[in-house]
Amino acid sequence: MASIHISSVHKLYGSTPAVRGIDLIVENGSFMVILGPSGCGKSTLLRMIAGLEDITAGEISIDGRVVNDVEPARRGCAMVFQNYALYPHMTVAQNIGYALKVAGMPRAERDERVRRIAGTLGLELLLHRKPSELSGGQRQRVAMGRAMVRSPGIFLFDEPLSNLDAKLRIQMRLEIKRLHRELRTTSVFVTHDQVEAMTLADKLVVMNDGLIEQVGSPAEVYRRPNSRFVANFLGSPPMNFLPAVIDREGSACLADRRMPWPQLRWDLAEGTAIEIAFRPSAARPVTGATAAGILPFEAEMIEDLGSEIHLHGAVADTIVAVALPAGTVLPTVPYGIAIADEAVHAFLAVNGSRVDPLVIPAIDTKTIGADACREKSLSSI
Ligand SMILES: Nc1ncnc2c1ncn2[C@@H]1O[C@H](COP(=O)(O)OP(=O)(O)OP(=O)(O)O)[C@@H](O)[C@H]1O
Repeated sequence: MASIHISSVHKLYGSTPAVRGIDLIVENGSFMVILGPSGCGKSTLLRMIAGLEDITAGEISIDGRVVNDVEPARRGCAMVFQNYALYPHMTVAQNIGYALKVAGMPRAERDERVRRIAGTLGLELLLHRKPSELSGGQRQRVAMGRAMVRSPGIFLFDEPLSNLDAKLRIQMRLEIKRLHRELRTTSVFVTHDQVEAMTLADKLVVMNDGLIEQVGSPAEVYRRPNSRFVANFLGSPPMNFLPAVIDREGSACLADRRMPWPQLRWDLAEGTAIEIAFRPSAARPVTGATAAGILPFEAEMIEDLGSEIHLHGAVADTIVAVALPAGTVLPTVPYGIAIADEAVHAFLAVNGSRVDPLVIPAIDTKTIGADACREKSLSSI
């Protein structure tokens, strides 16, 4: 096991910045997931830790030793790639044991180590096969075995599951989680799949445009996104955003001049443009649209996904989505949607940063876990 310290790291490709100043600590034995859209710089960051890319500025240390100029093989990292990168002419056993052979380990000891790792990964019966005779999941397991064989201090995973079909992805994800529980090897896992990120991470890092937007436990990041970008990126259907303006009392006034949450006050100047946001799963249909916390809503489309129901409709000219538990019976009379104070988020229109109300309502944790882990809906984006 080893810790990684990343300070003020920048990467330029020619004059194009890919990573624009990252500070991050990966603690010993932790599983950190870096999540972000395509092109945000997450693979570049991982490759700089591995030593496969030079660092333009800043410093990366592993276990207290600056490794900027240390060659990849001497950093104690093993990397698992998206495309497996297996040697096609070698058997599974040879692929897994190759690094030990190169290191000069005697045959008997090597075979014993390969057998043990193959056992951990359920590959015992496939040791004599070539990669072309394996399924995608089996190949990925061999790639894992090859990374594990030298007992590295750090595992680096670059979207290792993205070539697998949905079912295998889940299986391999659980396997990686089980392996991490057993081995406790410090791991950094790059993905753009939020289900993978939410389920694997001890600590989640959301990146955007070469910068870190937020670091925290998956639940923290999901519950309290600190920017509009993170709020919009995590969750499916995505969060709903309603344009609003701060009134004289500090309350949020929507485009239709309603102030549904009179108890929520922000310490912002009158006229400040904000966006009020809420998760689709935080809204509940209610009849009678006059009480506090209730918005007028008219469903334009209803999607029954089996596991839940999605309503799409408009609130004050903005399209919003509502996610309801399967079997919810919708009112037969006109209805609104209720959003509790504690489910309301707000972001400054000018830069998307989070602004909390003066009194922060308690968060209802019951709704969070269920929503964050709702596999089917999350994986659909
Ligand atoms: N070798 C390279 N030469 C020039 N530009 C590069 C190179 N590698 C990456 N980039 C650019 O750097 C930026 C970050 O790329 P990177 O591969 O790190 O993103 P990513 O978040 O991992 O994306 P993806 O999920 O699509 O792999 C992108 O704009 C990309 O085009």
